[in-house]
Amino acid sequence: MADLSMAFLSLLILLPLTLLLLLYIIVRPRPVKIPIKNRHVFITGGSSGIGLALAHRAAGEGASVSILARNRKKLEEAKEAIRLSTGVEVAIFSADVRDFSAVKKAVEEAGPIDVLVCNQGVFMPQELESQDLAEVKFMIDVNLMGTFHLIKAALPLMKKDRKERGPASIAIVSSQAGQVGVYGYTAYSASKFGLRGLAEALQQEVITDDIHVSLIFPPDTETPGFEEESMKRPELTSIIAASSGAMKADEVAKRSIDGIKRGDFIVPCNFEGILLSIATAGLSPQRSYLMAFVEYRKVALSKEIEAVDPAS
Ligand SMILES: NC(=O)C1=CN([C@@H]2O[C@H](COP(=O)(O)OP(=O)(O)OC[C@H]3O[C@@H](n4cnc5c(N)ncnc54)[C@H](OP(=O)(O)O)[C@@H]3O)[C@@H](O)[C@H]2O)C=CC1
Ligand SMILES: CCCCCCCCCCCCCCCC(=O)[C@@H](N)CO
Repeated sequence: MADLSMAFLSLLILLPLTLLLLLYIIVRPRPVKIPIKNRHVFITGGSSGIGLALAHRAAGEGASVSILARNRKKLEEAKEAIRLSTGVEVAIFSADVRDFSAVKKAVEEAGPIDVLVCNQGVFMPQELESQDLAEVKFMIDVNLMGTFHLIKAALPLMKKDRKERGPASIAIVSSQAGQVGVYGYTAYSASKFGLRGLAEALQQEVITDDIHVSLIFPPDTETPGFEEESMKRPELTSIIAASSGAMKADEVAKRSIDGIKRGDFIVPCNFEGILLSIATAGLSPQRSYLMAFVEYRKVALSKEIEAVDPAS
């Protein structure tokens, strides 16, 4: 009888301890893996909101920064603002991410990239039934296809001389609406969920090149784009989104850059984002299958090497 209650007691203590330990293993801080200082950070949508905050922060940390967006005037203004606050001269590129040749030209002109941040995005919340298909396509084209264009254009140059240049990052700005589907965001959520599939598969492809993919999941964030959006957002969309609160663009930028530097695959920006990551199995499973995949690639690579040079 006493034995039984002892066993029960120790279970009562051990179980929470084990859970805490597990939680710690998942969320513990890891050492910096991908430095930003003195490296080339290329940020799309860098003329406004989250992208602009990212550019400020990266410049402030001593990176050499390039920003890309469509509107040249807004780019010039961003360049001037960053120069005033950090003294850093950012390079600006006017291009539409929907135009692959324009993206390729900008990326080649900018020179080899160490950290590519695909942040450009458009959002037009509306119930699918009343939303124009042209708007659906617009969101998919800018948010999803635009990111494909960027990565396709930048990857060859990013891989080049990677060993000498150190680890690189491809960061993709999704949204908490890319972790859970949200009322009023059928098209937008679809575009952001698409980025996750792209990111998970891409990470497996580029891991042996020491390129680390990060997926960033901000909640509502105070930006010019968001201000415009909130005026026409369905009420239910706003109510659901409000359950995760709203952040300042600079806070989101800080979380993002910290996540990028740690080489984290999943980068939540607030507490709700961490909960969502766990609820949608977005933290540990990726890591474990990724590890398996890395081992597989190592074996495959070593076999290739043996095939060429059996002595090694
Ligand atoms: N604000 C929020 O509540 C949240 C935002 N996000 C995501 O964060 C990212 C940034 O959002 P936010 O800062 O609010 O947006 P803003 O509307 O404030 O800024 C968007 C930026 O993207 C650029 N951009 C838009 N379309 C294109 C295009 N076709 N080609 C090139 N550049 C383009 C814009 O410049 P220009 O118009 O001159 O091209 C601008 O620099 C987006 O991906 C968004 O989905 C995620 C969660 C929450
Ligand atoms: C189990 C844990 C539950 C935690 C509660 C979280 C509830 C879901 C909140 C979804 C918020 C979606 C914000 C989209 C922001 C965005 O992308 C637009 N502003 C466009 O820019």
